[in-house]
Amino acid sequence: MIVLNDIADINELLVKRSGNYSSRKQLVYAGKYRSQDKRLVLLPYGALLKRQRAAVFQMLNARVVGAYEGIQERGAMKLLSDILKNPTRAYMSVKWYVAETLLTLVYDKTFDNEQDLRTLLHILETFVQDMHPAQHLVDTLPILDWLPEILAPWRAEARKKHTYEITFYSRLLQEVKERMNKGESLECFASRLWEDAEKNGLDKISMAYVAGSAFEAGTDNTAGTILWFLVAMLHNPDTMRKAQAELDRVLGPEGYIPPSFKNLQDLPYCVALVKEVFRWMPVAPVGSPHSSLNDDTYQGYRIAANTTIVANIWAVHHNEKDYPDPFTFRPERFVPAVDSKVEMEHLNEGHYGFGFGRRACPGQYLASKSVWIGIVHLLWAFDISPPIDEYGTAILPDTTAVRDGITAEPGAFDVVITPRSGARAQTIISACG
Ligand code: HEM
Repeated sequence: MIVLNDIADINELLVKRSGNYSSRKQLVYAGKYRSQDKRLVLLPYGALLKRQRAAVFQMLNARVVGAYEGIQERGAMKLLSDILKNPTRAYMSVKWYVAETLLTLVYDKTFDNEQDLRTLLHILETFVQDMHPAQHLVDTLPILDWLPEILAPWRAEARKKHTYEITFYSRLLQEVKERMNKGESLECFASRLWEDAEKNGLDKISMAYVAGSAFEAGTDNTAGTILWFLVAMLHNPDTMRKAQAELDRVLGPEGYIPPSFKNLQDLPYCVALVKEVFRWMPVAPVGSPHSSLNDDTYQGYRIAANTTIVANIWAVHHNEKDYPDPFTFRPERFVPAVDSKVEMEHLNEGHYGFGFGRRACPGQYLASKSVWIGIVHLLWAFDISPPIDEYGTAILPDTTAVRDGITAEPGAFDVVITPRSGARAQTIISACG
């Protein structure tokens, strides 16, 4: 295994030579049996990967994600309403916001049926566990895959999980097809997948996984980033106030007009703040390991075929040379020159949280917009502060504590969230009931 800590090496190998460094090591349990070699995130480099990524790209590239802004704005408003009703359950409200927004985007559906959310989260949770290379012995010793069925009960277990999830994902996809057949006009990934089915050349299982993958790959990462934003605000109240002052200048101090995407160009500090969250605490600190296809040489070293390459995003983001004082949360490092125009795409520039080359996150434009609109809504509506102990001292979260799992979410923390004004609370209630 090679771990790359320097952006110049990452750019040379994973970006410039991406034809050779864009595969994934096969996971026997999660890839071969549980996903029947059809789940995008685990696919080796080849024709199926290219077809699946092309299908996702059509639905998620920087130009088309504009169509989803209404859904994202309504989702962000609902996030505020949930927190207003249950201020102590911010963690769950953030998770719910991300999961429901993605479900609407992917299947044009909300979680009226709570069972669907539970099933989706269950699939996600068990898949994340199965993806861990140390979870199943066969992924450390692939020779165990030669054992007969009777000595390898894990194989039947993995196939059972496949049947469970593919039945579920296929039902969600099929429901969209039936609504289209009835003449409903839908604007979601699944309807686009059906419309482009022939052009995409994907079978039904691949289509079901492509749609499901968007939900799987997007939920924890997006939610984790917003949770780190809350942690950043607890430690940096001056930064919070500076962003709120910018919002008030643009939207008026009264609190009757919530932010929207059309305000982005007038909110450069809020854009810089979101970029700094991506940099300060990348939720995928080592991305997803890439694997090489052929032997190669680099700076006098031989890199054999099938070598695992890890891009250490954390090290790149905390390199003193590129980001002075890297452990300090300081949006100012990303504030553009006064006369330069801020664009949506800037959210994804200047940091590397979405990975590299031909495996870079295909959901990044949607993700950064969900994070941005969620964060500016929270800043517009609420003051975010730490609880105070009996001696009057603020109880601040430990920024080195991280939850277990592939996504680096902050460890459990308490936060006090209060409306900035009665008018803001009223605006939220009027919008969401
Ligand atoms: C803040 C949120 C997100 C972050 C930080 C993030 C980050 C990443 C990273 C680091 C990778 C691995 C890249 C590599 O291998 O070099 C990845 C892969 C992926 N992401 Fe995201 N992601 C986010 C949200 C999303 C969303 C919302 C979607 C879909 C709607 C999505 C879909 C995917 C898919 C399908 C892959 C696998 C790509 C492949 O293996 O070719 N992600 N993401």
